Amino acid sequence: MSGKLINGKEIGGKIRETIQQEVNDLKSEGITPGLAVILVGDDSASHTYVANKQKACSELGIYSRLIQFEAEISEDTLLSQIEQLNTDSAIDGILVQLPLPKHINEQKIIDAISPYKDVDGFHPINVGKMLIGEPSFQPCTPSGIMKLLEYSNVDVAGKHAVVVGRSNIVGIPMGQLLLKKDATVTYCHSKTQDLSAITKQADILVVATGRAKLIGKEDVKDGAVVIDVGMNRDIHGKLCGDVDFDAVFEKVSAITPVPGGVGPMTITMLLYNTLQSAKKKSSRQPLVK
Ligand SMILES: NC(=O)C1=CN([C@@H]2O[C@H](COP(=O)(O)OP(=O)(O)OC[C@H]3O[C@@H](n4cnc5c(N)ncnc54)[C@H](OP(=O)(O)O)[C@@H]3O)[C@@H](O)[C@H]2O)C=CC1
Ligand SMILES: Nc1nc(=O)c2c([nH]1)NC[C@@H]1CN(c3ccc(C(=O)N[C@@H](CCC(=O)O)C(=O)O)cc3)C=[N+]21
Ligand SMILES: [Mg+2]
Repeated sequence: MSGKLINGKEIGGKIRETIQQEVNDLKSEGITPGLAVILVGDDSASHTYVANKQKACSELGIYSRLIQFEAEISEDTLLSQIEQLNTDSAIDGILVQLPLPKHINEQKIIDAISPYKDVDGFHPINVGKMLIGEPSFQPCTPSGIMKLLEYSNVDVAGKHAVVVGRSNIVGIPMGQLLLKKDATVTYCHSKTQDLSAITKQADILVVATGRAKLIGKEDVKDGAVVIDVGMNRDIHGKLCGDVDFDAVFEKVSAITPVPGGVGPMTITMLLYNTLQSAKKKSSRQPLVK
């Protein structure tokens, strides 16, 4: 490992170079990978993330189409838009930026996305395939974290991995990917009693709660590897994670910063999944890695 800081921008950049090469190869065969991003409403964080995704696509020559709707859009309109994209041959990946407004049933929307174009890996078919170890689109944040661990030479097998958070998009699949790599996995969540007693046992600690500085120095073991998924704004409007970075830095063996840690990897894996989908354009078979 080169230093304590796990640099997601740098590792993501290396992976993007190999994706770039493959995009170029595909394009010389006349195939341009395409991503459609649906953005509903005017949440400013969502706009930032979506802008980052668009920029990353354009840097690699991946076609991207941003489809924006007002927050008041009906579920039916959204569903018919997705139907259109499912059969649009210019589009290999469909991403509906979450969260959606309260009047829209998120699961119903996710279920409507073709599993062959579900580059987020959120469709029940892909979730199920991931759980039983069949090829599928893997969710970008957890698979990006697995890449961070791999590139940082962190051995996962046999280690105690503690995942704080159990959302469908981060916590749950994170634990499953770690389990597949032979970690011993513990999930924690808001009902966990004595969180600190458990996080202190972690060799690898992944925190995805959306609670700024939830994890402090007293909550981590000496030499632990800490992955901070949180994206929060502090009182000054500055981005910060779920981990008190400055407080734990001395104690850990490796840690991701916010920004520049997990976030860029999420986008890298989205590009990766879109490329994989484009490669299968003719047959539209779901696949993985
Ligand atoms: N960098 C990136 O690429 C990404 C970053 N994020 C960020 O990661 C964070 C988590 O996202 P997401 O999973 O979607 O969030 P959710 O709000 O869907 O889930 C949060 C999880 O954290 C748990 N939790 C909340 N408070 C506590 C607490 N005090 N102690 C222990 N567990 C707690 C909740 O428990 P319970 O289930 O009991 O409610 C829940 O399981 C957010 O800051 C989000 O912005 C998300 C996706 C990608
Ligand atoms: N369908 C769907 N798929 C998602 O993948 C998805 C989503 N909905 N909803 C919201 C979360 C959050 N998410 C992030 C992506 C990139 C950064 C990112 O680029 N972060 C930069 C900084 C960003 C900034 O400057 O604000 C970094 O950490 O360095 C962060 C968060 C994807 N999500
Ligand atoms: Mg504390």
